[in-house]
Amino acid sequence: MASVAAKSLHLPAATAAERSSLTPYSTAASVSFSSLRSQSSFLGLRLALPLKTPCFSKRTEGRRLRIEAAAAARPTVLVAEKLGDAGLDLLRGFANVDCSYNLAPEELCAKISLCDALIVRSGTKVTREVFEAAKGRLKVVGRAGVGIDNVDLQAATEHGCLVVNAPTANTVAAAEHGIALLASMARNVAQADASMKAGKWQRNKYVGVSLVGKTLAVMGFGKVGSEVARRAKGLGMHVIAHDPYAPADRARAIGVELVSFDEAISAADFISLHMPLTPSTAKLFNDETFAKVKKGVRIINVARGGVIDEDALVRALDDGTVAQAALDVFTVEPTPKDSKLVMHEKVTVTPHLGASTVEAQEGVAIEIAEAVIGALKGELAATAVNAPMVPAEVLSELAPYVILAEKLGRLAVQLVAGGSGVKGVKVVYKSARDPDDLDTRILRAMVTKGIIEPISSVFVNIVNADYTAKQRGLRISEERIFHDDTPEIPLDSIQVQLTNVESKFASALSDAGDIRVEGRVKDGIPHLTLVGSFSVDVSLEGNLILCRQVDQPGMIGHVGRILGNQNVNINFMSVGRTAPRKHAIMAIGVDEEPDKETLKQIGEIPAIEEFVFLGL
Ligand SMILES: NC(=O)C1=CN([C@@H]2O[C@H](COP(=O)(O)OP(=O)(O)OC[C@H]3O[C@@H](n4cnc5c(N)ncnc54)[C@H](O)[C@@H]3O)[C@@H](O)[C@H]2O)C=CC1
Ligand SMILES: O=C(O)C(=O)COP(=O)(O)O
Repeated sequence: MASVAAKSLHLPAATAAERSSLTPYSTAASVSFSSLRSQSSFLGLRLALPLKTPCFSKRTEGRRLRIEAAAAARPTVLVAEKLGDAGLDLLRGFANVDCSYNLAPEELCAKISLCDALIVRSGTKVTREVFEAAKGRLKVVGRAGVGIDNVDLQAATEHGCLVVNAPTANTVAAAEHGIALLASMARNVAQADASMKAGKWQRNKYVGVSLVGKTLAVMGFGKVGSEVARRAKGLGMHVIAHDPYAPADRARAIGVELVSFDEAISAADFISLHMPLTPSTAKLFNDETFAKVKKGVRIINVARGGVIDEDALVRALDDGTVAQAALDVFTVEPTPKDSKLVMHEKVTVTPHLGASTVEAQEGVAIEIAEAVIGALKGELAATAVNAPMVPAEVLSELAPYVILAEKLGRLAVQLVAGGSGVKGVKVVYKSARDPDDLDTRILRAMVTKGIIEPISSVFVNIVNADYTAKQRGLRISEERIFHDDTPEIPLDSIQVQLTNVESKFASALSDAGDIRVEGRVKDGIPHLTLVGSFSVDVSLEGNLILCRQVDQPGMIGHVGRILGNQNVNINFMSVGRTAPRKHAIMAIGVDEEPDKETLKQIGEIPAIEEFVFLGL
């Protein structure tokens, strides 16, 4: 038997109480399962915010305090570009809303550390500097529209900031604008209008081209592209499309043939652009591309200016390769005063008006307000751009497993002996579900959160979990084990293994030498069911004391008495043993954190070989 002197007392690096005084985030340990979806655990939000003190007279002091208390519990949302009233009303019902339009980059950076959410359209660059200036307070950026190329997504992810957009409400507006540009370009509407207003009557100069029977190539067959295609078919055009990722059956349903990039641009009389601006689409239309188009092609762009090399387009217009262009979007917006493209006589321009209809702006405002409010409440948004999109029903089913996953990570890492450094993590899910039926990204993120947070000052959430793990050189692998006993529940168990580490609680090591903890959800409550190779059963609430002892009568009473004397309430106790009267592991769930003297007394019980206190 190990002597008392050989036993060491292990406390977590920082207690839960210490940690919560250090962190501006709530930890999932303080989040009850039943309230999980309305809690801020996924994004680690803190909704109690500082408030400027307004001036009130003494008589209104009580009211002022009540108003302050209510306002202080509300998050602050900075709306940096014009947003529809319906969206603003929704936001005001939930948050303090600061509408400050046309902020210079420095002004935005100065304000942002006072804001929990930022809402922008395409006119605001949300750069890395903005996320850095936010000092951890900014939890969500809402893009009131589709394109998120003005938001530095990498920086957002690194800072654990969720980015949501409003992907559907302006689709029709953008498609209608594309058709408006197509038709007005073909009939020189803008040029003829300007000419008449200059006092001229030039009927011969503005002879147009017909649309019927012409081939339109839709580049990017997503939401806007397919609506443009539908409308162009109604105008009697022959529509083809290029989109490497679009399903062929969707194209077939609209009567559109999907073709290769080169086929599309060489066959088209009109080319309409509808792909996002990404590193692979930037300047996709360049000198080389224009060399392959049908001479005299007409180009419409309501997607993003950066998809076209604008200098190359000017050259193609000058030499007649491109007959006309109609552009709503530009590489630099607002466009420089001397832009050759804007001033070109063969070019029709609008100042990024694709989404600017009354209807679309109301729709977008509501869509983004709902997404931002949901995110501030800690729900996973369906339109998250930099985090897994988990449908609400899946989320509610996974909720207790989310807590279990974090607690297992938190437990496992506290069992590591100082200095051994965690590198390899394996998460094993036992489930009766098909792999396609069980999205484990959120569980993996929560295991990561549980492992990293107790040993660092980094705050991990669903947005930055994978990134943070990678940064810290943590290799997380996942394994699925099919277990057909319980098809009605998503998971039978989750096991977390830390490979190639030493443990300060040797009994937590499996036969393979890994720290191993496993848990299950029972009646909605996460339970610890395995430590190393010992089966236990203790609900993962409060804190945990694990002891290995020589199995003998009276041990439970002995430990219980020491804790009871110090007024530490035991909420759960379980003993797992290898064989009667050999070794046993006692897992004791305690509501309070015992002081060091109490833990020392437990350690001094002769039959106890090793023990560890773990904060959950
Ligand atoms: N001018 C304006 O005011 C507006 C502009 N937009 C822009 O329109 C574009 C499309 O928006 P949505 O249709 O809502 O997006 P979406 O995501 O539904 O569709 C984009 C499509 O482009 C495809 N794509 C990606 N890379 C491609 C490539 N290399 N070649 C061909 N296709 C490619 C994707 O597979 C996807 O089907 C975006 O850039 C968006 O920002 C959207 C709304 C308003
Ligand atoms: O939704 C988009 O992608 C748009 O380009 C619309 O931009 P806006 O919101 O009008 O600045």
